Amino acid sequence: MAVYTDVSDEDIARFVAEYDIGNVISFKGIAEGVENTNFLLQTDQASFILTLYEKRVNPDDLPFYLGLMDHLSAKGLNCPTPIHGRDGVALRRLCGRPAAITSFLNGMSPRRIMPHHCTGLGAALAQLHTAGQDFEMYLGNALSVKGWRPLFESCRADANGVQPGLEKLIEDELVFLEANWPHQLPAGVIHADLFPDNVFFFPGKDDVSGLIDFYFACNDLLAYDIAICMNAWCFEPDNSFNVTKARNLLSSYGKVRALSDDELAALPILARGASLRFLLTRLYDWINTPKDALVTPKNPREYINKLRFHQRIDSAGAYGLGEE
Ligand SMILES: Nc1ncnc2c1ncn2[C@@H]1O[C@H](COP(=O)(O)OP(=O)(O)O)[C@@H](O)[C@H]1O
Ligand SMILES: N[C@@H](CCOP(=O)(O)O)C(=O)O
Repeated sequence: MAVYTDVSDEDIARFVAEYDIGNVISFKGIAEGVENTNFLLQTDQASFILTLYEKRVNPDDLPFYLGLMDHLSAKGLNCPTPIHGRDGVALRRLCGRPAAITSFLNGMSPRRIMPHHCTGLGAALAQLHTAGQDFEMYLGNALSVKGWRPLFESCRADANGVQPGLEKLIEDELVFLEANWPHQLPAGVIHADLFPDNVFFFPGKDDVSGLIDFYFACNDLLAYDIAICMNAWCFEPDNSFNVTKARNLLSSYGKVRALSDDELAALPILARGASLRFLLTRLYDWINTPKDALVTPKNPREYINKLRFHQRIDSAGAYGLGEE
C-alpha cells in the first residue's frame, strides 16, 4: 500500500480548480507503487493520476522528470503527460508535498511475462532512447557506478546477516566494476527502472501501450537501460535465464536503434552493474524498512542470483544474439 499522504475532498477540489480539467467525480488512492502517493482522479472530462512526491524523490529533480514526460509525450511516446494548470505550471504543492497531475494511461502491466512482451519492450525502450536524444535538461544517475560504494558502506555491516558471504561478494564486485566500467558508450536519457510494473500492454497485443514511472530517469549509458530490462524481464521465477526473452528484447531494440559492437561487448558487465544496483537498493531497503511499514521491501536475494549468472558470461552471445 503506498498512500503516505492523506488528501481530503476539500483539498482535492481546491487543487483541481487550478486546472482546466473539469470537476472531480471520484478520487481514490492507488495501492500499487512504493515511492510516492498516487491517486486515481476522475473528472467529468477524463481520468488522471495525481502524484504527491514523497521523501525519496529529490524535489530539485522534479522539473527534469516532468520536463522529460512533456518532451517524450510531444514526440509521440505513450507516457504520462503532465497537466499544466491555467497558469502554465505543472509542478505544484498539495498537503505540504510537491504534487502534479498527469494523464491516465490505459493498459495493464503483464502478470506473467511471455517472450512477446520482451519484443514489445525492446522496441519501446529504443523509441524512448531515440526520443530522448534531444531533451535539453541533464540529470546524472545518482545510482550508477559512483553511487554504489556509498550505498554499500551504509549497509555492509548487515549484509552477511541477509546471506552469508554477501559482504565479500559485493566488495569484490564493486572493485571489478569500478575498474572496468565502460564509460565511453553512447549515452542519453534512460528510464532506469523499466520493470514490468512500469510497462503497460493491451490484452492480446504485442506492442507496449504505455510506459510509466519516470522518477528514476536520468542521463546514463543507453545500453545500461537494456541491461536493467534484461534482468527485470528475462529471468524466470526459478532464477533461470530465458534466452528467448533476451533475444526478443535485444533484436527488437536493435531494429529501432542499432547497437554498436562496443555496446554489445559491454552487455555482460552492464548486466553485472545493473544486478549490483538493484541488489544494493533492495539490500538497503531490506535492512532499513521498519517492520510496520506500509510497503513490503523487495527481496535482494533475487539479484544475488542474477549477479552470479552474469559473472559467468563472457560475451553477449549468451544473451541469444547471433541465434535464429
Ligand atoms: N499515468 C498512469 N496511468 C495509469 N496508471 C498509473 C499511472 N501512473 C501510475 N499508475 C498506477 O499507479 C501505480 C503506482 O505508480 P508508480 O509510478 O509505479 O508509483 P511509485 O513510483 O510509487 O512506485 C502503478 O502501478 C499504476 O497502477
Ligand atoms: N524496481 C525496483 C523498485 C522500484 O519500484 P517502482 O514501484 O518504483 O517501480 C526494484 O524492483 O527493486
